[in-house]
Amino acid sequence: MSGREQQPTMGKDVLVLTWKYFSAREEIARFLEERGCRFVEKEIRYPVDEEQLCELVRDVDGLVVGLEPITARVLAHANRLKVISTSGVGFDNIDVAEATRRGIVVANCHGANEHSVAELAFGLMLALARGIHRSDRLMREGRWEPYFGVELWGKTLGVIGLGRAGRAVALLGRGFGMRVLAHDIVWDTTFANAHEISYVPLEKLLRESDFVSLHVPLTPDTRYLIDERALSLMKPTAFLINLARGPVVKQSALVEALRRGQIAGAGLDVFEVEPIRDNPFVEFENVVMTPHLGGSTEEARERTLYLALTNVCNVLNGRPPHHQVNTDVRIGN
Ligand SMILES: NC(=O)C1=CN([C@@H]2O[C@H](COP(=O)(O)OP(=O)(O)OC[C@H]3O[C@@H](n4cnc5c(N)ncnc54)[C@H](O)[C@@H]3O)[C@@H](O)[C@H]2O)C=CC1
Ligand SMILES: O=CC(=O)O
Repeated sequence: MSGREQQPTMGKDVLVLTWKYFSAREEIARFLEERGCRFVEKEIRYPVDEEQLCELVRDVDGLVVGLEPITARVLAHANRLKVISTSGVGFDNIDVAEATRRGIVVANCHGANEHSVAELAFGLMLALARGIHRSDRLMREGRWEPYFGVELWGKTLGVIGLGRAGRAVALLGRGFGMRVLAHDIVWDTTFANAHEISYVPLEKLLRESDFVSLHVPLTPDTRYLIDERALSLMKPTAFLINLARGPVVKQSALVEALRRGQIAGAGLDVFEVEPIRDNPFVEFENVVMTPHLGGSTEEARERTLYLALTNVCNVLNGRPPHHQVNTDVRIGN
């Protein structure tokens, strides 16, 4: 995005940081205008660091963010900010406590991308189970070599975090003929009973699952949920799938577990530091990686674009957003 016209500094100015919406700038401007808001054009250099964010958030009323770090320091520079919306579900990049202290509403796009996430989770599971990624690479080298994989049918799928994405994964698992175990801090027994899904303690899930799929938010409780001990409980034939957030898995412990053959492989969409540098997983044939693509489909992009802009416009017009994270902040102050 190139910096050009200077926008008026008063009024309901909305800055959209999310790179995935660049091609929709005209549509965004129209959507905002119809709701009494203005699309602010500022020069943005990616990846956006804290320093640049401190400048970018000045004199804006609404903000749509991707994974940019909205820290206490950034919020201290946000002299007019009333609402921040994520362009996805996770909001671990935002200092919600500080936003709340400052009376800034934080909203997200809950329910907009779980099917995209679930389908990619199965993409990674199937690639690992059948060696699709290896075979593709070998054939590009002119080699024709059989690979004996395993079926998903009849296997046990362990879903950690049976929220929107976790449920979508669980339902696909049932469709593949899998036994599904779940672990969550909140139980929805009506859903679980209706689909023959069993809630179990984390330890049992890790011991019994052939595929462990992570769908928890990143919180102090879930940081390093999968560490050396958790990995040691998994079967040597089991695969770990992470489409939640990188730090839910202790990366060094996973690398060590893969080196020792403690688990059969991993499907990773998210990493402790993104973009990943000096990627330690390239040495493993039994790891399939994608660059944080869980919610990256045309359909999810459309839904999140609409919901993120609705979140911001609603709050700036004194109405509740699609989904408010810090419900203790009153709207319309
Ligand atoms: N890879 C990607 O592109 C994407 C990643 N995500 C990540 O996936 C996470 C989950 O997304 P949704 O399912 O849509 O959110 P959700 O809020 O519907 O589900 C999260 C579930 O995790 C459970 N949970 C929270 N803390 C827990 C804990 N300590 N132990 C066990 N369960 C716990 C909650 O009770 C809830 O059922 C997001 O927070 C985000 O970080 C979401 C969308 C796309
Ligand atoms: O990572 C994406 C999200 O929606 O959260």
